[in-house]
Amino acid sequence: MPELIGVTGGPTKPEIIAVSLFKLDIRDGDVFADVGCGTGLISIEATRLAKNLKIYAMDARAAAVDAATQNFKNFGIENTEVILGESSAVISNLEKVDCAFVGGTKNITAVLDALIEKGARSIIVNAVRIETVVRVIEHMKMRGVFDEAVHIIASRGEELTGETMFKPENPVFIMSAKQKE
Ligand SMILES: C[S@@+](CC[C@H](N)C(=O)[O-])C[C@H]1O[C@@H](n2cnc3c(N)ncnc32)[C@H](O)[C@@H]1O
Repeated sequence: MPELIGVTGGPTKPEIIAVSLFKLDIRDGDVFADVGCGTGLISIEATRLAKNLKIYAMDARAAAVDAATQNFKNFGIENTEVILGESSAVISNLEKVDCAFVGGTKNITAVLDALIEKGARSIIVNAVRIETVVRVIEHMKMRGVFDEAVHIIASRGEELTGETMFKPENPVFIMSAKQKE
């Protein structure tokens, strides 16, 4: 396995990716939007769950776009477009989106609106700030697409004097929206 190039804020922890992608229900041939893609690891893992994806990975930071571009190349991930920009604007320019993972929550209501307008049947949002969580749940409910919210707390085993202690990871909220196909 190649080594993943990191960026500030990424990669998302594997336990959070596992739950998020399970809930996303990604399918063969989907158009997938990785919103606030950071390293691009979410897209890389998504390609292990579904074939023939068309991936649009986007981030407002040039460093993230560079890292994701290089990571896709190193991991042999094809059919990807990595786009620098504000996600709500980037999504508005896409023809359609089947499902989306939102890992960056700036302008989140505009991002959700853009994904809903493009017909996304499944949207997963990760958030760590309670104000964002409330904003996301309220907006999803207002748009009639709210599915569920879960709060994940994981601890990772670490060696301590030859034995194992567990250190807590940051808690993450996972919000899910579903739209009729
Ligand atoms: C927590 S990091 C994502 C980590 C990523 N899932 C990974 O595994 O590497 C959040 C990213 O979202 C980006 N971001 C936040 N809001 C955004 C927006 N509205 N449009 C584009 N990028 C955004 C940030 O620049 C940052 O790189």
